[in-house]
Amino acid sequence: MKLKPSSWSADFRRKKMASGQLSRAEALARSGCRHACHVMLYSSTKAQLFGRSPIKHIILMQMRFDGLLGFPGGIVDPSKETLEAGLTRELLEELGVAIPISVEDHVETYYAPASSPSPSQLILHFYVKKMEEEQIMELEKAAASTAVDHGEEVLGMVRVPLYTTKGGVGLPAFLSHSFIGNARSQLVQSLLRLNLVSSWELHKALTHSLRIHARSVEDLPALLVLTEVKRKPSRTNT
Ligand SMILES: O=c1[nH]cnc2c1ncn2[C@H]1C[C@H](O)[C@@H](COP(=O)(O)OP(=O)(O)O)O1
Repeated sequence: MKLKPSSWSADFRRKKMASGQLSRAEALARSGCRHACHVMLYSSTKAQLFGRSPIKHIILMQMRFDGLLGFPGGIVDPSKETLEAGLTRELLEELGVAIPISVEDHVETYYAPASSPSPSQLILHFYVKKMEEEQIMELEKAAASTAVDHGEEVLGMVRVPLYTTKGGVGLPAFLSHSFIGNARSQLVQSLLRLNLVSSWELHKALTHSLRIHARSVEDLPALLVLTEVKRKPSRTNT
């Protein structure tokens, strides 16, 4: 069936809604929602791993207080500040530098997955900003020295390895970790959109990350047994 132009846009809107995606303006018009803004800061680099393998790009993520990987950012109240001003404020807290973020850096807005434990719907806004390598290095220093959230909400900044080593780790191992919300999908989609890693390499890395993940949890049942044994004597002591 051929759709009329008016029904194309209706069809496009329906598909976007089904994927949980909405425009920045649509999101701001929704009442009773909470908003969170996060940003992928990145730069290109000429640095080489072990002096021979090009690293190509530096992408910053963080190890959060909850042990999950995510992008810097946080909750913003649009009735008090713009989304971008709120994101800049969050960056000052987490990275120690108020990096200016503009509407042009906005990439996508989604409804958070329904499983998020919250009474009000959370809307996630994602931004991407390219910087100079020197600026990224300054940020890493500030994040570990002057940022107020360091050691508490943020345990540390991490760089994303975009290469796969001969042993099959690097990006595949990074992708096998646990991420907050849809941060892993934000990362993978940004790598594709910005052409930082080819779709072929990403496909291989994701396939391998599934195997790494399965292997990395193999020791958990044995560790569980170990802690059960350790727990028993203290129970009998009380
Ligand atoms: O990197 C992220 N990508 C997508 N969603 C994210 C990311 N980090 C957090 N979130 C979601 C899940 C969180 O509950 C909310 C709030 O983010 P957070 O950074 O924890 O906000 P505050 O520091 O508490 O302001 O967004």
